[in-house]
Amino acid sequence: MPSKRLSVVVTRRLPEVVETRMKELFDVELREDDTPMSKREIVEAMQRADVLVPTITDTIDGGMLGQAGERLKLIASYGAGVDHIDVQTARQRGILVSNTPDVLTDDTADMAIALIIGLKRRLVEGVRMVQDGGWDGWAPTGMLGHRVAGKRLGILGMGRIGQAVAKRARAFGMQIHYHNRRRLHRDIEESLEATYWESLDQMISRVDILSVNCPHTPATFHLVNARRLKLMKPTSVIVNTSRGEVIDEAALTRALRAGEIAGAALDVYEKGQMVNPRLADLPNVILLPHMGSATEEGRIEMGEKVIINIKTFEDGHRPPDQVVPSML
Ligand SMILES: NC(=O)c1ccc[n+]([C@@H]2O[C@H](COP(=O)([O-])OP(=O)(O)OC[C@H]3O[C@@H](n4cnc5c(N)ncnc54)[C@H](O)[C@@H]3O)[C@@H](O)[C@H]2O)c1
Ligand SMILES: O=C(O)[C@H](O)CO
Repeated sequence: MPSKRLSVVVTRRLPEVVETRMKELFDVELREDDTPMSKREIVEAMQRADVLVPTITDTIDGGMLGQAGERLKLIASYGAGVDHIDVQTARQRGILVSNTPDVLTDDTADMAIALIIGLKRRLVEGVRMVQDGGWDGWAPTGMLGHRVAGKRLGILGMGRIGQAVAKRARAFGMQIHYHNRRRLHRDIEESLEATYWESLDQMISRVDILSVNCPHTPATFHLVNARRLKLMKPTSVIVNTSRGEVIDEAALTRALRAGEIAGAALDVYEKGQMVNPRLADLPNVILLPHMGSATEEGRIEMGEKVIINIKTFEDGHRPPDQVVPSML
């Protein structure tokens, strides 16, 4: 008699090849349209499934986990960040949580570099000028930006993506500085020629570009706040491809409008897709719709990771990308 297959509920549409493979392997319930599930729908899914596959926009708080069914054993999230899940409560209730790191590292780091160069070389301003018919032709002093080579890049959160940003930035001639919860192993530090700053205040006041690459946790919430923004050089810029909550967005908006810093490029925002209109109308700002990991290859590989996590769990082992509270 064939063994009973795991029942899996997926909250959003995933790449077709991933959904097809899931249908072959599991007793899977796929979403028909691509609207996010309501809180109630997610709770109901957690009452009938062995495994829930949410994405990074599905909040799963302690109250919702308290209503999960006895059979829910794994939340195999599609995405690297896990700040939408109350991992501590899940653990207390014996529910494992996994994510999909590594496969989106290169894509997200590429986007951070694109944003750094885009800001320093005024790429989006230039595109807008041509599109709006405002370009009068080449001029010796027209559209001057700043060279990235030789600039000091400060990386806040030197994990997978932070290190991938550092490697790329080295190739563009930037000098690497970083602040991280833990200092890197000396070999890695040397290979990146990276300078470690135990004090974020000290690093932030010296760099020309700040790249935010740490996760959103209670400890990183508003790590870049009004006080720290005032420490930054007026010529410096900020790029955020991690989570909006790491930066106090209202303070950033004020700092940009007051000329305390020279620019910002954001892929992520404090309130999801609710982009502050006072940010959106600034010329020295690039705003993207959370697309750091948005490549066809990456999104398929993220799905493959979800499948591996579920399959490994089904085979009686811990999912390779299990997230535990001590990692956060
Ligand atoms: N924009 C996107 O599309 C996109 C794509 C992938 C990941 N992300 C975000 O990027 C984050 C980082 O991803 P990763 O794969 O590099 O994670 P990672 O765990 O490999 O690296 C995170 C680093 O941040 C450090 N850190 C944690 N708390 C800190 C603190 N309080 N102060 C200083 N450093 C701290 C950790 O020590 C670690 O080195 C994810 O959590 C996710 O939120 C965004
Ligand atoms: O955390 C993540 O995975 C990104 O924000 C989206 O891929």
